[in-house]
Amino acid sequence: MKQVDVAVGVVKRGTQTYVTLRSQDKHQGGKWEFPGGKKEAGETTFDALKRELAEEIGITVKSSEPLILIEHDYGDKRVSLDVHLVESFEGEPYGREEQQGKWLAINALEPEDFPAANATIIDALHNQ
Ligand SMILES: Nc1nc2c([nH]c(=O)n2[C@@H]2O[C@H](COP(=O)(O)OP(=O)(O)OP(=O)(O)O)[C@@H](O)[C@H]2O)c(=O)[nH]1
Ligand SMILES: [Mg+2]
Repeated sequence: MKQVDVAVGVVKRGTQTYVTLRSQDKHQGGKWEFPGGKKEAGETTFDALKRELAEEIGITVKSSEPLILIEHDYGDKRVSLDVHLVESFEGEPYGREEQQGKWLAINALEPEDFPAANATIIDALHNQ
């Protein structure tokens, strides 16, 4: 089965986080997500996070801290999500690939709006 290593960024400002809508044609399309993407060969999670958040939401990540590592099996695909908190960044996030994006209150995140693996991320954020 397909197995992918993914760097995921919870971009945080105060009590809010920036989420984007996955396009319909992608794996888990139509769900909201934290920006991020697949690690390339030889990349650290931080390298991948910097590259993906620049590509997807146009920000420059200055530093990040690990939040949680999640292994999830979707049946058609297995993902390993290395989730980092990003509180230090430059620029104002926007959907640079034409995708919708918005700031949401962390305490109002609804797991059912996100891919199944994200329930654990949302729990971790609520228990911080
Ligand atoms: N970015 C991101 N991916 C997630 C989250 N939760 C989750 O299960 N995933 C899964 O992680 C996998 C890889 O993420 P991705 O599709 O963003 O990777 P990418 O940006 O490199 O995609 P691309 O190859 O379509 O450009 C997908 O199968 C996606 O469903 C999340 O919160 N954010
Ligand atoms: Mg992505």
